[in-house]
Amino acid sequence: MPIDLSRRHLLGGAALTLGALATEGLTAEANAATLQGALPASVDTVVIGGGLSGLVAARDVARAGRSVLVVEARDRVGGRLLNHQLTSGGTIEAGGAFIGPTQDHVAALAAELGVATFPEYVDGKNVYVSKLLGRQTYTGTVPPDPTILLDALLLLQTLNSWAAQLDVAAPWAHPRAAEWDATTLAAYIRTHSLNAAGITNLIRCWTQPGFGADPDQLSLLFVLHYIACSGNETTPGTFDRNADTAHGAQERRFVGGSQLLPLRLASQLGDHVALDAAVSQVDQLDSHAVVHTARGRVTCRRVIVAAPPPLVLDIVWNPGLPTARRQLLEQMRMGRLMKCDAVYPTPFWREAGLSGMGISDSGAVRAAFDNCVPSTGHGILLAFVGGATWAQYGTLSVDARRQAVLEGFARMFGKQALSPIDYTEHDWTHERWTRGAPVAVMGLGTLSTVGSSIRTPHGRVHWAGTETSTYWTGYMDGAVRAGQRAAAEVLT
Ligand SMILES: Cc1cc2nc3c(=O)[nH]c(=O)nc-3n(C[C@H](O)[C@H](O)[C@H](O)COP(=O)(O)OP(=O)(O)OC[C@H]3O[C@@H](n4cnc5c(N)ncnc54)[C@H](O)[C@@H]3O)c2cc1C
Repeated sequence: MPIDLSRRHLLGGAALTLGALATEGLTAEANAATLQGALPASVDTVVIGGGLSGLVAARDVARAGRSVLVVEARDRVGGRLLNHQLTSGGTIEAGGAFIGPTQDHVAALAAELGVATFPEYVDGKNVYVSKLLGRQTYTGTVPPDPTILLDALLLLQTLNSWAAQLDVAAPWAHPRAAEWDATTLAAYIRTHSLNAAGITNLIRCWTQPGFGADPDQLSLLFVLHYIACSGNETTPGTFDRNADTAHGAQERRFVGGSQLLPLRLASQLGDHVALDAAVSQVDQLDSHAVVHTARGRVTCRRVIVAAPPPLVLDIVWNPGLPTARRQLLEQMRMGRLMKCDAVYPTPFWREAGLSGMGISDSGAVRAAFDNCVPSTGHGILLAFVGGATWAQYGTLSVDARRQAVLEGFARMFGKQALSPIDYTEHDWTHERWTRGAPVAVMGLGTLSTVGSSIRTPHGRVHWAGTETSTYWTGYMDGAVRAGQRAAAEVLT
């Protein structure tokens, strides 16, 4: 039977009255609204995964008058979006947080759901810490390090000009796709730079937070595609838009935290979301599919998969996934990333004329951001600890890592950074249903050989999730776009 989830119903009172509640209240309310009893025997579409992408897909299917059920493995929605309530007050994000220009799809969703944004603090100078040159302040994208400046400018120019040649929907079709996919970003830098070690180390400040990986783990073609995706249909992607704060992907944040988006979507979908319903098997038969979950089986006409790529391989597929699809998933690995936040009585760096943005060529804090929230006067510094830096510091005891992170902040912003009033961290490699962050990355020879299967339906099964998006793949915007595209496939 079709479910009554008209646009009017979806935009009804629940979302509006929930607006003023904090995340914890909203989470409890969203969870309480989800399906509590037995799963329905059959629906039109089952969506596997209640992250942003799956929830958007489900909403679009429901709006078209089709019955839908989101089956989510965790006891919460949001996947890689997770708000964290600081004991010192205020809400920060343990997962995805920033939004920027050309991310129109997530921006439109946020506006519709009544989730406002605020600009990331950018006044003042950024800080660059180098073992050779010590501490310097700067503005712009590239730090003023004469040992890498020329290499950096040439590299960024090359990456931008090659990325501009790619079709974001078919990067494998470029005449040089195989060549670019046969080399890593690190190998390219090694043979095209004066100070290869210096520039490789510097660009880690971008790859470790952005991919949870290092230049030697990333295919050049994959990186070029990621840059090409950092735009929209009318504005080509560029490195700067991906990496920058002002005018870039880190330009704004959500008031109340990004998890408000999935929580409000889940509140609207109500009992069309089932939590604690990990999917273990999908059978496709002539006339229908059967999805096996931890809460029982559901028969459906179509399935949308919105789980992170490596998690899809944990599901038993009858019939099995096509070879290209399986190989693609086997070669897509989640990055290694954690976020560490330290809270101070005030944002003391601002008084010193600093933006709170910093990069370093060593230590636990390779990239730092001002992570203050408007609702408190506290200062909050955020460190991304990813890739090889995660391997070094993510495996230490919490106390040892906390000390290393605070020392990293202190090298950038001064000794006051050593005395926070609160400290918190979240390691995504420990998350059973994500297994790493922020995105699944591709190494050598994947995108050019099996990449073209990324959106190809498998019978009744359609693919969503941010990794399947053509623009802003790996980001919230990509998750929304992919959910919308998969829903449109099912509906047609
Ligand atoms: C630390 C970090 C920082 C980030 N920073 C940013 C940022 O600043 N800006 C930005 O735009 N993006 C950022 N991202 C990326 C962004 O969060 C993701 O692109 C987006 O949230 C992905 O949404 P999704 O729905 O595609 O996948 P997910 O959020 O991963 O959702 C997938 C869902 O599937 C569920 N699932 C998995 N397996 C099964 C199964 N077998 N059965 C049922 N359910 C299953 C999972 O539990 C999960 O809820 C960041 C991510 C992290 C982790």
